[in-house]
Amino acid sequence: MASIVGVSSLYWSPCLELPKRALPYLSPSSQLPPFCGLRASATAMGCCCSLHSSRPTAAPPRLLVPSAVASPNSVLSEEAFKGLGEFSKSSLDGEEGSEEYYGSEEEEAEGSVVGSEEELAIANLGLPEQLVSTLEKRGITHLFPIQRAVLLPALEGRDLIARAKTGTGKTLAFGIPIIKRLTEDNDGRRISRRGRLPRVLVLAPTRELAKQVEKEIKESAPHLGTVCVYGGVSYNIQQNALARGVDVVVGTPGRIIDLINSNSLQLGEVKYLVLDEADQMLAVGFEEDVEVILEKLPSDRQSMLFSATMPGWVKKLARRYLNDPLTIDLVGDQDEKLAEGIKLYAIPTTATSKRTILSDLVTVYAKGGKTIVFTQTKRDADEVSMALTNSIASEALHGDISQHQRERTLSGFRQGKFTVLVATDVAARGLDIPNVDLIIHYELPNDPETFVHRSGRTGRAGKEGTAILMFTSSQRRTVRSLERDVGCKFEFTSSPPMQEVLESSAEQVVATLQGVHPESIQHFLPTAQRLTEELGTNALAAALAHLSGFSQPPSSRSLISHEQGWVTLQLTREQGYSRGFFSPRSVTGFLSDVYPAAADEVGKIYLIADERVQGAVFDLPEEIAKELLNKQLPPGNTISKIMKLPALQDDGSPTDNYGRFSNWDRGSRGGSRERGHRGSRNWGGRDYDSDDGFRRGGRSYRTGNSWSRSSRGSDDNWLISGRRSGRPASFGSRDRGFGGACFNCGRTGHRASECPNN
Ligand SMILES: Nc1ncnc2c1ncn2[C@@H]1O[C@H](COP(=O)(O)OP(=O)(O)OP(=O)(O)O)[C@@H](O)[C@H]1O
Repeated sequence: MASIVGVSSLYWSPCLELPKRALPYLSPSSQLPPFCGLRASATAMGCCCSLHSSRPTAAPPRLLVPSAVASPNSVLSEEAFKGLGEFSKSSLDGEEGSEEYYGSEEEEAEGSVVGSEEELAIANLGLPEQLVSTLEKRGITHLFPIQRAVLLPALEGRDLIARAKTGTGKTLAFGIPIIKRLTEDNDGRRISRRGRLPRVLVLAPTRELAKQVEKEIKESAPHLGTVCVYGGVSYNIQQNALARGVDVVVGTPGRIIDLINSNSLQLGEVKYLVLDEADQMLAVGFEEDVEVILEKLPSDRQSMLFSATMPGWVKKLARRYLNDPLTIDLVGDQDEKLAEGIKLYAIPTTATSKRTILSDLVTVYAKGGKTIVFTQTKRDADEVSMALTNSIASEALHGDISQHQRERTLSGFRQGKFTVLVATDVAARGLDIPNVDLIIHYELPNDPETFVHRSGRTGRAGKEGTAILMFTSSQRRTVRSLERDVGCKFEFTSSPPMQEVLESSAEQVVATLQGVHPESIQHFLPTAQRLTEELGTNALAAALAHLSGFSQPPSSRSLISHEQGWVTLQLTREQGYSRGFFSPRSVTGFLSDVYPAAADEVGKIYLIADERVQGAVFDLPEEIAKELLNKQLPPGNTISKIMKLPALQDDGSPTDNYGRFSNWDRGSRGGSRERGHRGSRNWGGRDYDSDDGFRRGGRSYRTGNSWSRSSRGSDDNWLISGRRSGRPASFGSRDRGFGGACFNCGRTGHRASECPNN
């Protein structure tokens, strides 16, 4: 352990690690488990907080404050932490009823419990001036909840296990206390002694994350020497940087081991260890390397472990390598695990329609801002990016792309040189790209945790964002499971109608036009005036259409399959005119009577979900649909072209595909909380991307599980009835439980061949 601690006159309770005022934004929780340090739900940034200490509660509670606190230069502002003593004392004295008291609801409403702006102000915390000033320059003036929760115990020298939602500032949560301690050890001076050995080691699972963490520390503390080491690039630069002397080393485990083995990196003076995204180390196969490194560290050190989940290996690490760690959990088991401010949509698609819909989604939901599209495979990332590039500037990011190119791609995306990044899950973890407006899950993630991390690339640092999940009909239940596991709610909607796409495109063009330099405009003014005289507003409309990429009129598109050249029609029948049971079969029968060509060509047919309405929607080729709309219909029947799908009867597969999460710790459902062993995740065949390219060379590792795989190619479950491609209605679901409607009687659960009415 790091040498903590002078003991101040204040009190510390192991059961109450931080007082109510030391935890800004936190409100009381009625259910405090025994020995739980603290459990409260946050009223800002959507946090739930619990702190657990494994220390026994018998010892008289005392507040441990680092010795640094006692010195006038480094003291944490008494003002900022003024609640510490009051709270602990009152708890101990039994005031307000019990130790678990955190203030009444009235107090909370008045804001007296949640901490004031002033208390959170970084300038008031007695942090080194350089640090306050560099943070301020970066717009960081107040602590976020995880930073506030970690600060004090970290300064006390406690080993920590911490968990907070994505984008809530975990890097500075460990960065601020470490920078404070290093700066004070240097007496605030820049030390540039050649050959000095690192005092801080931060381990990150991917190169991108390592670089990002190092950048954040470097920008916050330019007076400290920081070096980032990772694979895929030459050793020389990293070795030279280490030889010059360094305070903080951030890196991926593989390269760190190589540097240790070549004697370029010596860990004998490491006082602070940070394991960032510890569970991801396991997921990318770094567990052995991490343990090798930890064995080489001095035992007299402070360790902080950040992890979204606690699989067995991480627990084992904590037991073996952390000293009496304090757990700070700002997520909790029950709460929504996504940061607030992320609006979630779920949009039904089919394998064939995905790409068409994708660019519409980007146009309508990102409105010209930054989007990250997540695919499962490297090949999909390449292909989707390529297909998008016709209409929207986009680039792919995955493990097969060279490190230099990946860096160029990320930097181009950060700078807004292109607006859509199509990535495999390597980009999901930890990457902090400012102002990403939209996340699209082009394919369902492998597990809820990946969903949280992918989605968490937007809505960062308290901002708003949107995440869209594209799913096929057979994945509907998995989407519901995802809602349960993540504690979130999707708004189920259909892909945007063409009119909305056109309007959004036009708006984006208008925004671009506003950026045109006035001098350039002057050059075009005479032509514009002439055109306006000749064509009126049509001239401007033509320019907007062209710039929006719609020089040709948009071709019609099915609302069901999204295929071009198809339209979706709705048939409704008044109750009194019913010819018996209304089913997909009766729709084809009806079409045969009215216009046989329509019955021959009809695509997918869905019954409308509203029980008060006898109706169905179906797809037809555009020309046939035009003809049909001109036909005389029997009384009581109406056919119209629709722009938006009504709610449709769910024909989803009756099998619950929750097994797809079988490797995922499903806590609330009582399953094992540990991931399955590696062998169970081994797929052959497809180029599912893991962080392989992000790790030390050699090992090949594939992610994925039966969840995504079993759902692949099952889009035919959409099909209730149809003759396109000459297939019977049940074609796609032959090997699974039949979820569609019987072609004969219209009831669900059996095929026409098994129909009892036959
Ligand atoms: N106190 C603060 N005030 C304003 N911005 C902050 C503050 N702390 C951190 N940030 C910014 O918030 C963003 C997210 O921080 P960070 O990347 O550390 O989040 P994270 O919790 O590690 O996210 P993830 O779980 O996705 O890795 C960064 O751009 C960071 O500079």
